[in-house]
Amino acid sequence: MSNPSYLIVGATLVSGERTDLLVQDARLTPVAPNTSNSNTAGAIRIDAEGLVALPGLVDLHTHLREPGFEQSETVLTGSRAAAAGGFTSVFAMANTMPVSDTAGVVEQVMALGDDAGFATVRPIGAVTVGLAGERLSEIGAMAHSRAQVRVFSDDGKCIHDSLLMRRALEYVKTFDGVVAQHAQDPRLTENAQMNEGALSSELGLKGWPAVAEESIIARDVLLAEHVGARLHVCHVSTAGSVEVIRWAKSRGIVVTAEATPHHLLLTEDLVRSYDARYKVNPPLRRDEDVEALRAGLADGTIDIIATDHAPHPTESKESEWDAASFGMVGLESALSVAQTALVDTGLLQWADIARVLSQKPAEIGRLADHSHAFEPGAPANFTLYDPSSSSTFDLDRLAGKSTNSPYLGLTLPGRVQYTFHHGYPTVLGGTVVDSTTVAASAAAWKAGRTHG
Ligand SMILES: NC(=O)N[C@@H](CC(=O)O)C(=O)O
Ligand SMILES: [Zn+2]
Ligand SMILES: [Zn+2]
Repeated sequence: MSNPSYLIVGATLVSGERTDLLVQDARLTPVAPNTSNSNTAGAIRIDAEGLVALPGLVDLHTHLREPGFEQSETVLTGSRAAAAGGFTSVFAMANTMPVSDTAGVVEQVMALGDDAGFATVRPIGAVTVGLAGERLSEIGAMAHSRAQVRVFSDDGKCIHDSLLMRRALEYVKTFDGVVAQHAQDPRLTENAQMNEGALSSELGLKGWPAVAEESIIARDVLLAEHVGARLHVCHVSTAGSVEVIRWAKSRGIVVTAEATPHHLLLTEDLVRSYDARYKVNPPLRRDEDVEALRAGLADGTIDIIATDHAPHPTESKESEWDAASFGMVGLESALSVAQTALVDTGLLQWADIARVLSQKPAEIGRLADHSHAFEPGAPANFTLYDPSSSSTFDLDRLAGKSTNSPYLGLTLPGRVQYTFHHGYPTVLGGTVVDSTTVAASAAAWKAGRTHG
């Protein structure tokens, strides 16, 4: 059984050009508007008037929580949240239980993603055994497993030991992998609760100083230069970090960096509410930092936007600030936040959004079979987004298991109307397709790929 064909009518590409798109056998073909032929005849028609066609978004930094923390998220619910946000690929962070530090666990995560079918799930491997920061994990075994891991990270924890960081960079270099660092000096941030500054003193919360991030990034870019390996910096949050990365790039160091939607929009002032939905690692910073991150994205110092989607159960967010967990969900809101922070402010165009949320993250993660161009025969992974609408971001926009979104109740622009993964819909008319249907479509796609 193969999946049905679709004819998307009147979509607008990021270039501003209008086109129809024929989706057939998991591939897409742009067709000139109003040309019907024998191929388009049996296709299901979708009216895409006013919708921007973006290549399937790629998130280099997602916490799917499975195995081990299924009360917060599973591979299925997290990839469903991804689809709701216009994503067709996600890289799953390794801080699961057991930790994704062996070939067995990464292959399990990948297989769960394949079966669910909402998005391509590429596991990230832990750099150190159990994220303990003491000895290197089976990096080679994960790289050469069926999951073909290319991104390695101890995210949640910083690889603090300089020698281990050096060895990790040397190791991933042998297969063109990358180390994604969570830059946080542990000694400078013991018990830290929010950005360090006047506000943390006023609120009586222990501060997380900018230098704790910047000093690790400075060390790591020098190590990356020394080794000649690829370094990626997770969730850059301070103006000083942008400066360090700009300097490193000007020196020819091969470093890439991400900013999260929340660090591009929100500031530490929200902590005044003591609402733990705003508690995140690294913490929300100052206006100047938000400005510097936006400018860094605009000039290419920051390469990509990555969500750091970090689901947590309600209990762990309803406790008092000090006891609450760090992290916020971000997949479903990413495009709307990017629009409000970057497009509506005139800093980025839709073509730039396609670059920072699809092309570049796919390149950094060495995602196979990815195309960000709408060219004949490209894999049919794309999303159709309505930038002209504006609405209250409420619970029905969330498609994952957890509701720790900082945007609930805010008015945000835009809405994902359709997402296609491997040529079948995961979001149709603004509604996420049910899991059983998506799993069946994924199975049909897989069968077509093996036999067709
Ligand atoms: N960002 C967070 O605040 N939390 C992440 C870990 C991380 O990304 O460092 C989590 O796993 O919950
Ligand atoms: Zn992190
Ligand atoms: Zn993270």
